[in-house]
Amino acid sequence: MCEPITMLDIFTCLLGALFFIFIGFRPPWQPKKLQDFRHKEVQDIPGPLSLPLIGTRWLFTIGRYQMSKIPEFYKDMLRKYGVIFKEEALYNVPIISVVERSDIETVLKSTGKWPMRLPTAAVAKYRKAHPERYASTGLVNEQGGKWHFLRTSLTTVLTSPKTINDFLPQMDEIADDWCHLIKQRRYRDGRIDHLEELAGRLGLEATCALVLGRRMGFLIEDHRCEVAEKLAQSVHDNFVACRDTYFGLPFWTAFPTPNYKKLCESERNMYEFASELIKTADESTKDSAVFQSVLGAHIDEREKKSAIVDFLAAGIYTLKNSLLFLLYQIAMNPECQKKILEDTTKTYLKACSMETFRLSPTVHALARVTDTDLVLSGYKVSAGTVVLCQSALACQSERNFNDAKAFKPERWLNEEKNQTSATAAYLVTPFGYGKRICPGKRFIENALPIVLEQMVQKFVITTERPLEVVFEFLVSPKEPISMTFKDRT
Ligand code: HEM
Repeated sequence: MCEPITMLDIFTCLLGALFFIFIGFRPPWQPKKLQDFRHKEVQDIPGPLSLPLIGTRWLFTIGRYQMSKIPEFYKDMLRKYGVIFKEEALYNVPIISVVERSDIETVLKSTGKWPMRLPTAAVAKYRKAHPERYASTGLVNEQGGKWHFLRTSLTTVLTSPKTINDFLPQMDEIADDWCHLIKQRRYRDGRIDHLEELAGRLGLEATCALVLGRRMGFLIEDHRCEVAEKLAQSVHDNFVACRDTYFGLPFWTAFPTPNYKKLCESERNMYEFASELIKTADESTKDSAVFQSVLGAHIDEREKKSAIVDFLAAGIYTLKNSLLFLLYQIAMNPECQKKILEDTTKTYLKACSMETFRLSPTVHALARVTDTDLVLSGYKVSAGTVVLCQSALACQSERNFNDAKAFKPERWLNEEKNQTSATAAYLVTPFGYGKRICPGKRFIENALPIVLEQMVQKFVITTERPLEVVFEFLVSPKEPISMTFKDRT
């Protein structure tokens, strides 16, 4: 005969169950959602409707979002879903976006020995299919030990303070030539209608001077260098094709879609036009620290040329965009021009540049593949998950910066400086963060203030049109850009 169930039996069963829950035991039949009672899982992170196989990529093709307005899409996601949200890429691979400062800090701090940034898959596919040119997918796309090897072999000289300090006198000359070009090109009233064209020429001249070690003459008024123009155009096309293959429907993985063909063409052109420029190397090129360090590296010969191509491609367009954003902020804030002129320490110049990077970074989010299990805004995110640190959104939040949408270089100075720098450490990261940080950072951080100083000394800069932006894998100012440069008397 069975004994009746007593209260003690029930109590013992409950205690047993609690013990198993406490140690994290999970029976196979338990639904996944109940697996972890403390934290919700990646699948619970809110986000737009995801379809089988293609995930949320339909949003940019048949949905209501345009690829040229991706930053707007992320703003919308923040409004709808809050500080953590999820998209899904091909095969429903989740991509988590975080906007909370503490989450961004957690992600950027925990990326391990060899931080992983998701490669641009279409570029990787193209390069793997062309072993005659590429020994790997390149520094920007490689991961793990291979990336580390390329990084240490190729960027030590580019990132060294000596290289950049030695380059500064040349940068001064380049800035002077650019001002001269502006004088020649402006209308009588000082207006320039296509400033983007001139900024592109500066991006080319400065990047080539640093990487190839010689002046190319792109800032001479009537000088036309077809190869350089084509290189700049193919760099632009390459960024746009990366955007379209990345955010569009992923048919290119199965067959060569028009977007994939465009990407292949731009990769081919970039390689060929950059090779043309390298071929014309003269004595001064041989003196270039950056060029020589790449040539002398103990790596596969193919890696050398593709590294030079990648350096040129990475610098030309980013520099152009950042310069245009900076000049726009300065044009909109005439009192900043006065302060630049009054400040003999040059700290105000740098503050203007930092404040522009905070408000208008050309790279709006930093991507990382997590190295360890993390908890982000209460969700358990396991190692190997792709996370986008939405730094541009975080920088525009009042939770992080007072009067966040205003251009206030002063926040980087005086008594506000410490507070701003502490908040900015993981948020104002226009060049990325940690071991994978942009190797061009030191060059750009020094070059931009030099150009700005000369511009403000020579011109009163104004603009009437508000600047719109367009997403071309990088956030770029929408063209044409018109500004007025009147002589400062
Ligand atoms: C305003 C100009 C520039 C901006 C805003 C910029 C921004 C960035 C960002 C955000 C990254 C990703 C870093 C990360 O994931 O942590 C990056 C990577 C990179 N940048 Fe730049 N960059 C600029 C100029 C340059 C220049 C001038 C060069 C070369 C001469 C360059 C070469 C590279 C390379 C090779 C990488 C890949 C690094 C790696 O994965 O190890 N960049 N850049």
